[in-house]
Amino acid sequence: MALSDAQIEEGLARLQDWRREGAEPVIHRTVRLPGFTDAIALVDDIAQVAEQVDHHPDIDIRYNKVHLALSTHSEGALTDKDIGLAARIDELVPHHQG
Ligand SMILES: C[C@H](O)[C@H](O)[C@H]1CNC2=NC(N)=NC(=O)C2=N1
Repeated sequence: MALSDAQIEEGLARLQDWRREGAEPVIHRTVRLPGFTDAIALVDDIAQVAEQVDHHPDIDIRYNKVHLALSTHSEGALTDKDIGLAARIDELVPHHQG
């Protein structure tokens, strides 16, 4: 179910560096890693979690930076699935930052 703006703000406050830009129902985080293989390893971990929860981020890898975008495409909205997956990703990131 679509979250209200207030629920989204509450969710973002509990997350690490995730932002919503403009009116789009998308939250973003860019993670900087030591190098390219660390970026790939993080994305591999994220892929495992995404499959577990059947919710999949848009991912852009640029050398040592991973840009992640979360939205619930089926609803055209942000939902608990986005906040929940963002929290899972936040737990994975420190394991790859060297
Ligand atoms: C059938 C399957 O549950 C859907 O296609 C899921 C898969 N992963 C998804 N991921 C995201 N981010 N949004 C969706 O709406 C979505 N739908």
